[in-house]
Amino acid sequence: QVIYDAYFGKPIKDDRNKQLQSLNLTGPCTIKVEPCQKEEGRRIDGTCTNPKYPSRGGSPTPLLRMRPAKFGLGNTLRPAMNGSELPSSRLLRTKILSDGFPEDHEFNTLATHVFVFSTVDVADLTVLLRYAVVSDCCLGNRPNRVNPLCIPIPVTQDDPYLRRTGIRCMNLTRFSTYQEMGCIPNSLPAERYNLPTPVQDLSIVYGYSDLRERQIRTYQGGLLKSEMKDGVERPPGTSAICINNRRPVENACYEFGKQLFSVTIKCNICIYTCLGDFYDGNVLSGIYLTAMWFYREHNRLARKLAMINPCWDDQELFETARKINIAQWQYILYYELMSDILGRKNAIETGVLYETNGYVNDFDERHKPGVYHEYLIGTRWFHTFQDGRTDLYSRKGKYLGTRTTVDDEFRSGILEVNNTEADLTQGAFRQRAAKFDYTIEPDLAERVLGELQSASDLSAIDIMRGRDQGLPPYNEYRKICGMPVAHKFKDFEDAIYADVCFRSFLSLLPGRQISKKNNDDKTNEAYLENNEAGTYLYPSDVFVLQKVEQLRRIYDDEVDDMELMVAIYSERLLHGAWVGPTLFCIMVENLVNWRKSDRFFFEHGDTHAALTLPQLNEVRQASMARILCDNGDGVEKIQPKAMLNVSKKNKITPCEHIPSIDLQKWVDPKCYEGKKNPYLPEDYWSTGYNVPWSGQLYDYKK
Ligand code: HEM
Repeated sequence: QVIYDAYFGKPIKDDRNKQLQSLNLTGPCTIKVEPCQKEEGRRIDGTCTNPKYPSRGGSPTPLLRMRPAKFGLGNTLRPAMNGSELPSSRLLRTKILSDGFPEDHEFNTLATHVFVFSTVDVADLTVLLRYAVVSDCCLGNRPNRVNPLCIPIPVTQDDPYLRRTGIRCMNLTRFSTYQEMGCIPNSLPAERYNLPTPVQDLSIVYGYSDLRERQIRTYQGGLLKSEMKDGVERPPGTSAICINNRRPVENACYEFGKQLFSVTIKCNICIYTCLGDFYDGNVLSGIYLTAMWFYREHNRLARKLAMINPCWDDQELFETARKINIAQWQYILYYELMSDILGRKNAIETGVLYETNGYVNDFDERHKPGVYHEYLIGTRWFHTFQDGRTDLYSRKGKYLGTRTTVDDEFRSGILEVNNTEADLTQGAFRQRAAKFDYTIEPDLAERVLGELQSASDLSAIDIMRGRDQGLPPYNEYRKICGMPVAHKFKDFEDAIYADVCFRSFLSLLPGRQISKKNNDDKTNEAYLENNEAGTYLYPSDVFVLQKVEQLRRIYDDEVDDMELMVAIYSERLLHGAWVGPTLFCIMVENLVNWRKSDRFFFEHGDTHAALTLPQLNEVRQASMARILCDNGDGVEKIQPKAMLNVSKKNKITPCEHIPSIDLQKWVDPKCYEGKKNPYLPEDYWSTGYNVPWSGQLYDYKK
């Protein structure tokens, strides 16, 4: 076993080890790594994801950066170029995004559930517990400038929504850092301390430590612990984190994989870290539904594999079920969700996706496993895509009612009451998502922490987080993303709407069609496709009137003060994609890195743990529709493209017609020596099913 320094990613030297030991910091600041083996599969704790950087991919791994960090003195938030504080993020938010409810014509709520689940797989939201419940960052309704952990958001007197309330400050605290844990000095740039494994490996389901693995496994038949109630399987409901459960009616709170973080750390500065990270699966309804489906899917796979391969022991069943589950999760994330969000053609051109029925051997040991700071900030853009309401539907598609999303935070106890899980599941694929646009749902914009805070604005927080994580100005990202560096605000107009008055005005004129000639962007195309010309005024259009000019005024004409997140919330959508050019560039960088840095990525064929080619092509049959058919409470029918709205081309179909993975490709001949195997196809031995990769198959390289 080698002890690695968690921050530096190098084996730890004796003197450093002694120093950490004397301060009782070995737990939070180091990662113990068993030597990486050629023959092994993906470890629960994420180590050896890339043997060149054995500790990277473990917990905790520092986030990656596309550009060096920029902080103020002593790691305070970056000041404006003139030395003052950057403008209020609430003021910025209210100038670039308006509150509103437009619905998306393409995606439904399930897409938002799956997306947010993918986020929580790689990032913990422990930071929430620091300010969401109690905080002193707005003492006396004024920003607390004394406590260095506080980064409150000032609210101006003329705030369009809060002016009547008297609220002039919103609570917010900084992320916890390696510095705060005592691992590195403050002379290094502040680095966020992030607990989950930073690759897409379903750590919400399986956890990311051996300790948690031991807690959640039954060690029989490869199964995870579960309980059956009214014929529905769920993880044990004994977690304590569901502070919003309305007891005694709503009692369950699920023991998903994320571990109880129990190392000894400096509890005087952070109770929340001592409490642990076991709650992530219970944070939001989208997360706890999706976690439930993939948790059940593990057990479904393990049971089927046990039937197919009766000689397999618990370990083999567990590992194989986990491998298939993660493989299909990665497939769904890349080939179903990201393909639609980035545009399939765009994603293929940039190496995110491949069109092949062979392996894609693009593992490159030079790539460090990790998630980019810019990705975790930038993909907050999808908060515009999130509806503030979650609808309940019956199995027959009858609308039954609506729940308020923010009031269901930390409240997975709702699932077992009044058939709510089944009704929310139906709602997930029947309810439209909110539109990708410049509006944000009022609940997310004004009260994202529900009853826990009197006012909280998610997009304003998103902008603050860019500062908290030390992101440099937007201009630096324009440069690396192939856009010209701006010298004056007007130069931003190549990516951000300058003045949309013309467009809105035209749409008001009865019978007028907006000219196709002038519509070079997706939003306008969507207008033409989805709205009858002349009947619909898109609320944000009026609002974003002269957006660049608004920004110029707020930033005092200083182009290098303009922030990445503000730009991402303002940029025009890229052709064929649902993100602007800068976020596209960031997402591509991150998604490509995830596949290149992870030797176990499902499409790689050059490791011992790789899927066989027939198995890989089975995984390519996976879909969210199938996951819901197999694991959704009461799902018997669904549209094949489950994350897209029901339409003529995407009709609700009985589950029997939704393709599924044929597990016969996992039949193990050793269970059938000398016996007839009911699962083996007739041509099993002649066609070479189940033959591991020999290095001779199609090796797809760009
Ligand atoms: C499309 C769905 C969503 C996506 C893709 C998404 C994405 C993200 C991302 C990337 C983060 C940053 C995570 C981190 O750095 O640790 C985040 C944070 C957060 N999100 Fe979302 N989110 C979604 C839906 C929601 C919903 C429905 C809510 C609440 C009702 C919500 C509330 C929050 C909160 C409170 C934070 C943390 C704020 C902070 O930094 O203090 N998100 N989200």
